[in-house]
Amino acid sequence: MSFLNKEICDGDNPDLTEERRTATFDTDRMAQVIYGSEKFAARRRQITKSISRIPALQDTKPLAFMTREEKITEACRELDVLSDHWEQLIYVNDEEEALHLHREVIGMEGHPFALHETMFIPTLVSQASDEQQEKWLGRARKREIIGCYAQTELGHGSNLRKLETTATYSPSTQEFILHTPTITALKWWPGALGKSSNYAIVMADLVIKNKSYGPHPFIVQLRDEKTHQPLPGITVGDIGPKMAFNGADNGFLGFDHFRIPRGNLLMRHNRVEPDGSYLKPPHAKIGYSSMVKVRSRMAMDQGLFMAQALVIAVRYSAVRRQGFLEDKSQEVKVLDYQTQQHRLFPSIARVYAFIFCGLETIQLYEKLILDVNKNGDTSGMADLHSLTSGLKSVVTHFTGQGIEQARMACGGHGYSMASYISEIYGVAVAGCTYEGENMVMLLQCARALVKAVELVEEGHPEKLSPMMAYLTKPSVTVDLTVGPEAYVKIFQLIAKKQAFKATEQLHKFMVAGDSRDVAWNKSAVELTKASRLHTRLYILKTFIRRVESITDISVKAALTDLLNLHLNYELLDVASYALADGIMSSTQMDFIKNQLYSSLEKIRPNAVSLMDSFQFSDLQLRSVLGRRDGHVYQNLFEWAKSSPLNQSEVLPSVTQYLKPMMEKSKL
Ligand SMILES: CC/C=C\C/C=C\C/C=C\C/C=C\C/C=C\C/C=C\C=C\C(=O)SCCNC(=O)CCNC(=O)[C@H](O)C(C)(C)COP(=O)(O)OP(=O)(O)OC[C@H]1O[C@@H](n2cnc3c(N)ncnc32)[C@H](O)[C@@H]1OP(=O)(O)O
Ligand SMILES: Cc1cc2nc3c(=O)[nH]c(=O)nc-3n(C[C@H](O)[C@H](O)[C@H](O)COP(=O)(O)OP(=O)(O)OC[C@H]3O[C@@H](n4cnc5c(N)ncnc54)[C@H](O)[C@@H]3O)c2cc1C
Repeated sequence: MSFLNKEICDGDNPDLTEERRTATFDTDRMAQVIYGSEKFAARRRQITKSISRIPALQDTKPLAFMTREEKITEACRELDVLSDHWEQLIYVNDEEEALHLHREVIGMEGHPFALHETMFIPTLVSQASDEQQEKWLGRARKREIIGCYAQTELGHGSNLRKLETTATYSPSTQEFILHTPTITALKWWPGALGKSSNYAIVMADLVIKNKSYGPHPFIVQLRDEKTHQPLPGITVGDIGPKMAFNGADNGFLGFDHFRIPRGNLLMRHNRVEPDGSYLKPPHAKIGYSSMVKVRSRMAMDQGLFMAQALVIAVRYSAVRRQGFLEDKSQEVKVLDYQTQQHRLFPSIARVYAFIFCGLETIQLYEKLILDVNKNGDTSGMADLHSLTSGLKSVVTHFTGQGIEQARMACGGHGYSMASYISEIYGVAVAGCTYEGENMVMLLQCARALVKAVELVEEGHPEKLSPMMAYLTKPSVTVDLTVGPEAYVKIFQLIAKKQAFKATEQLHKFMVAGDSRDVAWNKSAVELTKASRLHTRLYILKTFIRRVESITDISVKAALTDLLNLHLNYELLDVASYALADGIMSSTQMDFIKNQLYSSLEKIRPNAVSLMDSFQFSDLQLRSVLGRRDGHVYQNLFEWAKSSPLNQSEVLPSVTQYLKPMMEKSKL
């Protein structure tokens, strides 16, 4: 019997039904807040319903029992089925709907179009000229070609200025010659590069008349469109299994003096003329915009990863009974333990906080691209870069922590792949590395912070961007009982103090004779702390802004409880800074703790519905433990029975080795 078979259960687990009955708000209304609009929340449900009517998308073998090859083949089969139903399932070219469709049907372990949608097409949109878009964008959108984003090399990832792959211009033939001069110059890691893509955006050092102009994006055909064989001069393949993402063929790529036409340098913002003269872009880092796009999405995407783990852990905790409280006649739901609530609820609050932040940063990126493409206005780039650099680092770090706590909250069953939490963890923590290693990105955020502190110190506070304005706030005594704004004030003081301290340390080393780079490195830990506080302050403020804007009274009340938990938890988490600097007293600390514990109690009746509101289908969750029906034990038993090891009673390993060994021992 399939583990997805509904008939093994007669209705939902009564414990979960009871939880759903006690909720104080409507989950459809909450979904509107989570997904940013009534329209998109409704579309998601509609798409989920349409998917459930397509039999070829339902009866999948559990991913945990598949090899890598099977996972890749299965993802491609699903893509094929989807492409037959694409226009009936979603609005064509709607990026959010396409993402939802892929997340639900194919899941998170990767697929050939993941980078095509998230980086290849966006790079064409932001970097290709109108003429180039005419040539490639339509074909990419129709999926006539599959593309990826090939930037990282075996020996170079974080430091883009040292990429070794060269694109040398030949004026006589009007071609660029792509070359991989050493083994460390091999492209290494790009998703979907190894076996699936036939095109790539390749980031290579542009060289004209022996002068290097730094990394630039080129569109490069890698494989023959008919045979899918690599073109002569190209070496390409899969880099092997990874901690997770094993449905993706992350790849390597080398060029042997491989020639591409001049028109393959993406030329929306810069140009190489036939004679080799170079027209520079309006902003030096405009070629990095696809990374900024993905980073701007990461608060949302990571929030959704953590949400999946928490749906599983919270539902399971409402079904799992262990030990007793007052009533000794029945074991208690583990969700009633304060420790379990403390383990899970702050992460629920972070999920909501990250998602609200993500909704904002996605819009900020869209606005930036409009400004750049329509008006050539690059003035928003620096702020968005520093914001998204800090944000991607903070959200990925806390998402990893939250998912791991969710796993432990499920006890032994959390450790089974039936929970799927280990896979979610593996996928989510890749985000600490991709799109910029977290420490490297925190230090990018710190550059902006230090500059802002220097402006204040030089007497130019009026030049600060609104995000940095708190750096001018004077120290005040704060009464925490007045509400969220008081928490913001304390957080601002803590973040401001750390930004000034880190900058002071940097300056001190420089005054003592260190170069800025050396002084920077000696202050780096303090600088990253400043970046984290700055970013957490931003997240906190977005959460408050979003909750204030909600009109549905019951949804607002439930989210206010969550916001209060977040405020108290965050402040407690950074209390050591506040105590050290005398910003907070120990009496205030006790107040915060008590508020925190009382928030846990308030959230308890809504916990399951706060997670149900994400409206993940069982297909998307891929978790035996977290299914909506809550029939955990029956489902686990069915899943275990479907293990390949259980398809025969006596395994070859027994007949071949164990049995003869035992026989020998009898002699
Ligand atoms: C993708 C997933 C999304 C959605 C998923 C949805 C569903 C999931 C389902 C399936 C998913 C399946 C698969 C996806 C799987 C995996 C992940 C996918 C993709 C991953 C892709 C990648 O990782 S691509 C490679 C990313 N690489 C990096 O990020 C490299 C990091 N390094 C850099 O960015 C740069 O080297 C640097 C910024 C660190 C430094 O650059 P450099 O040129 O050296 O500049 P500096 O000298 O340090 O700074 C000079 C000034 O320039 C400013 N600056 C730098 N960058 C920018 C920028 N982008 N914009 C604006 N300004 C910038 C910098 O701040 C300095 O300014 P100053 O004023 O201080 O001088
Ligand atoms: C799942 C996954 C998917 C990926 N997909 C793609 C893709 O599609 N396309 C693509 O081009 N790439 C991709 N990558 C590569 C990814 O972008 C890089 O791995 C990432 O940018 C980090 O670079 P690195 O591996 O060189 O790390 P390194 O820079 O070597 O980092 C190693 C350590 O050095 C530290 N470090 C490095 N520089 C500094 C510094 N200046 N200051 C302080 N500390 C520093 C880091 O903090 C880290 O602790 C992917 C990676 C993964 C894991």
